Amino acid sequence: MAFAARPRLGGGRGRGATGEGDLGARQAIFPRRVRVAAAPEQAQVAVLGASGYTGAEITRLLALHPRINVRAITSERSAGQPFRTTFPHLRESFFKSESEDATMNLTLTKVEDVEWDQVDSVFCCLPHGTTQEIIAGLPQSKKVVDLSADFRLKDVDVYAQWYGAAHKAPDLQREAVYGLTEFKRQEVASARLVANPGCYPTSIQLPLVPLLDAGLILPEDIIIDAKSGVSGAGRGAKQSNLYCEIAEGMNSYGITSHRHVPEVEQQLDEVSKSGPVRISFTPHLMPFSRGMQSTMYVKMAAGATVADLRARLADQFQEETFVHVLPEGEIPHTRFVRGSNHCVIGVYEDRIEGRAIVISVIDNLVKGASGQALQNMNLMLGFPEDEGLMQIPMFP
Ligand SMILES: NC(=O)C1=CN([C@@H]2O[C@H](COP(=O)(O)OP(=O)(O)OC[C@H]3O[C@@H](n4cnc5c(N)ncnc54)[C@H](OP(=O)(O)O)[C@@H]3O)[C@@H](O)[C@H]2O)C=CC1
Ligand SMILES: CC(=O)N[C@@H](CCC(=O)OP(=O)(O)O)C(=O)O
Repeated sequence: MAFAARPRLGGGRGRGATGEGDLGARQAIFPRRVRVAAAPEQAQVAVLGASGYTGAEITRLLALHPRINVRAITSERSAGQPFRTTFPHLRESFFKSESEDATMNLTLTKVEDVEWDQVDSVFCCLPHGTTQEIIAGLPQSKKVVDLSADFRLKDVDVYAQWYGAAHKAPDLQREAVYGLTEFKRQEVASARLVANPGCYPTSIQLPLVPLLDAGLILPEDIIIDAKSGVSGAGRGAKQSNLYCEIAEGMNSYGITSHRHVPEVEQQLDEVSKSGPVRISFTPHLMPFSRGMQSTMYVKMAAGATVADLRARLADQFQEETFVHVLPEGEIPHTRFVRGSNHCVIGVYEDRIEGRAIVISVIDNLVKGASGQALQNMNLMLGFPEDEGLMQIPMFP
């Protein structure tokens, strides 16, 4: 057996590595170091849907990954073309292995033309609804991280209610592990199929899971006002995503009906100490290409203070590479995480007694999608969890 260590920490960051012997009670619930089967030297992956935003982002991250080689990339509409025709910022010559590993393949193909014997793992970056049958048709031996919503909901009836169709692969739906990495390392490391969380659910759950788990906030009456960059809607051209429709304005959508509501409630219910979680959730489309903020208004449990909430989160994430809790008075900005796998969280006292405001920011395409997918795949393959993911946020 080999260990997939929790993220390696850069020198001088002052956070010691966590050994098995110092796992406290909290870490026993959300372990930071997991045991996995012996890791391969190198992994060969396919990126299904590489011509979309999340597929492109995965491929960008993999360009410099020391142990993962991109062996197949797919598109329906651009099959047969070199990747740089679709994404000129991802030229073959930028890929680390291209000079060393002539087997790297950066020509787009259709999904049905992927040579599966050359691939051991798959990132599936396809629209939800199209994904179930494609994953069900893959050879059983492949490890899969699915970025769509198709395998996130555990209850088939809830899935049918929110997605408007019966699930086409219910056995796989039951098998899939929900991959909010910081809380699911053990399960992810031994999974064959990981359902990568949605971007809004990631930004919401990272702060709320520890607070509910500790009983510091009440499960009812949680109000979430969330904002996303336009890339969250994917590359498919819709009129509502055109520059003229988005620039110099903002709009809410999915009021009371957004499909991330059941996903968030399902996962928060798992840790709630005092009954089912109920959220009011309103997402907004913002005039920037990437970035996401969730502002959460919560009721504190009797006797709890804002300082308790902040201390709980700081304690939860102090050993984590990708989740950061700001000191009192500092306020997150989407620019603090742009282009990176980081999440930054702030906690504030509301002027209404007994309430607190929790803010979290992520890059929807990285921690909200492709970065977290790579974090999960690293664990599944037994590689260091942060490999290929240490990009510092871009500014300006
Ligand atoms: N964008 C985001 O911030 C996030 C997205 N997600 C989820 O990730 C998944 C991908 O999203 P995103 O990258 O934004 O989407 P895009 O619309 O940008 O890309 C979709 C990709 O899927 C391909 N595709 C479309 N239909 C089919 C089909 N029937 N068969 C095979 N391939 C197909 C497209 O190929 P082509 O058009 O070239 O034919 C394209 O490569 C979605 O399920 C989304 O909900 C999750 C978290 C965040
Ligand atoms: C701006 C925008 O439209 N965002 C998408 C969410 C993107 C995402 O996370 O969707 P998945 O659940 O499919 O992963 C939406 O609101 O539907």
